[in-house]
Amino acid sequence: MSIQVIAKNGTIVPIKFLQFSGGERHVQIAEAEFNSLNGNVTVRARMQSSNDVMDYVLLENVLLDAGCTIDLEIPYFPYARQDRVCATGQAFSLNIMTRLLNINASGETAGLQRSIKVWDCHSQVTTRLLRENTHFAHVTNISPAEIIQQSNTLLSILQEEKTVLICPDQGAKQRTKLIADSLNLTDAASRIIYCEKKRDPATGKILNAKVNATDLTGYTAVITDDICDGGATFIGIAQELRKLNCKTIILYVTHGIFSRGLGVFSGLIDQIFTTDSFPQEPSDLLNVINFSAPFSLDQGDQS
Ligand SMILES: O=P(O)(O)OC[C@H]1O[C@H](OP(=O)(O)OP(=O)(O)O)[C@H](O)[C@@H]1O
Repeated sequence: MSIQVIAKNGTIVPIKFLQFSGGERHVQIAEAEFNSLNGNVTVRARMQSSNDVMDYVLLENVLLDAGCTIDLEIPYFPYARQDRVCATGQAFSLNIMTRLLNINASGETAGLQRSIKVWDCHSQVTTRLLRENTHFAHVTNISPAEIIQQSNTLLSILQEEKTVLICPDQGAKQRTKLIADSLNLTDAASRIIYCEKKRDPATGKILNAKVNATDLTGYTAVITDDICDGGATFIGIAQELRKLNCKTIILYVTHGIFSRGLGVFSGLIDQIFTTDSFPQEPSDLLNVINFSAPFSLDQGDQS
């Protein structure tokens, strides 16, 4: 299920989501369950489609009607990548998405939206717009450093002497620095290698990827970023890292969309670490950090 509601007593509230033949979404909580709802509920919403977004706003309407206060967690925040109008004729999608999350907040219900938590959102525009456009009293972004702390395997790779951190593009600079600082290494700053990436905003195609290093013989390179979509960013960088003679190439992304599958990385990337913000198929290449615990049915760190 994409959306889970956890009641005050820790039980999962059964909810029916369905679609009418005209295409409309519909949410139903059984009367007895509805009547027993009170106090605070935690909602974890994995939003991977417009249906999920619609389901959430319908569900929120029901929960607020029951007088519940809401702590909402949206691991992958949809539309966060469209944090500006990238090219003429495109929408400011993130602005619209955050405003949609305020659609139920009027009068008394406005005070019932207690907190919203997202994981490693694409840029600070997400948290800024959530603060500006919604009534959620607390807005939190879980940092990738906090997530990485949950994987002992990745942590020990990152702390090895001959490991470098690869910052894939301008947008990832602050994120990479934060991860490096969290490792408590004396030479944190010198462990980061910066890349230059150019993407055509109209087509989304990567035009070039350049790694600012000359020789990485014997080194393990860990590329860190928020999202892997088709993987073009990381394929381009991994090809350059291979030319620089890297021993091992590892990719950490908080959100593994992997829209072109994992096969595209074969022979280029040795291991991938990601979270359970998207459902993942088991693969030898992949280590899933189950950051959703304790609410997910999967337990612990598989890496
Ligand atoms: O797997 P891929 O298809 O290569 O996509 C992944 C990249 O896309 C996102 O950045 P994006 O280029 O959208 O953002 P930016 O232009 O704001 O840096 C993300 O931060 C990754 O760097």
